[in-house]
Amino acid sequence: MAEQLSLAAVRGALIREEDSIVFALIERARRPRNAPAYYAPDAGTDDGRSLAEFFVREAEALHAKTGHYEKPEDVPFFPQDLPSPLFPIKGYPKVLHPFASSVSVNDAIWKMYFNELLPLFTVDGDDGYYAETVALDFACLKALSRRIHYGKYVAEVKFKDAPQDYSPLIHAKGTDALMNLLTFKAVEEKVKKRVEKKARIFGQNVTLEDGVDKHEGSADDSECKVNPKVLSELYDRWVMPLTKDVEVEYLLRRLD
Ligand SMILES: O=C(O)C(=O)C[C@]1(C(=O)O)C=C[C@@H](O)C=C1
Repeated sequence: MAEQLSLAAVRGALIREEDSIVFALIERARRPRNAPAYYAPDAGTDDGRSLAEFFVREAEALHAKTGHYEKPEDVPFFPQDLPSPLFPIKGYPKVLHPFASSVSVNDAIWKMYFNELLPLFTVDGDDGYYAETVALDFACLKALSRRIHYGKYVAEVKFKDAPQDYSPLIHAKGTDALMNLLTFKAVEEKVKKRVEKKARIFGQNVTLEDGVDKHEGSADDSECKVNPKVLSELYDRWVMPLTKDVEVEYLLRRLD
């Protein structure tokens, strides 16, 4: 993201992220809930962290060494003490306010994912594949976080397109007024319909048997790998509201 910053381009990037989120959820849904991966163990890691937390911390440290988390949309869940990149990294055009890098709603994403979302799209059960499970969780968390933190770019474009509308609200710290100004209900309805449709298309079983194939998008919801309604609910209740929180948080500091 960055070069040609326009609302259409940023919305295009958000649409592409939907694919990553739908696929990540479909992959995680292959495994049952596997609750022991989320308990703080009595033994094991010495600081009482669950396997899931341990995995994300270690994975983020590795990713940081390879140069990840340099861009404002890539936000670590555990930013404390992340190692520096070990290889040369290419700079990227800085189109956002420098404050952008410190805007993070990852704590809310973490709680939402483990407490609310997981039970909606995984079946109860324990197959013992904990290591695979937490790697799949990490993929889901990363895709959700990146999509939501793209809100920084959305906010920048909206500000640049209408500074005369945004500036007085920013000066007045009008959080609710900013939220109203940046909200487009009609766009949100389309987003929800599209992610539901993607879950229906990406999550159907594809066969080559005559007469068995359904036209794309027409699979029954019960046959889909993730219930398509879960995707529209995820976006309605969490992804879009958190994206808007990112937008507001960014805008409040835009004129500093
Ligand atoms: O497309 C926008 O204008 C956005 O701000 C993004 C988004 C979203 O999260 O998808 C959030 C708020 C708007 O009401 C519509 C959509």
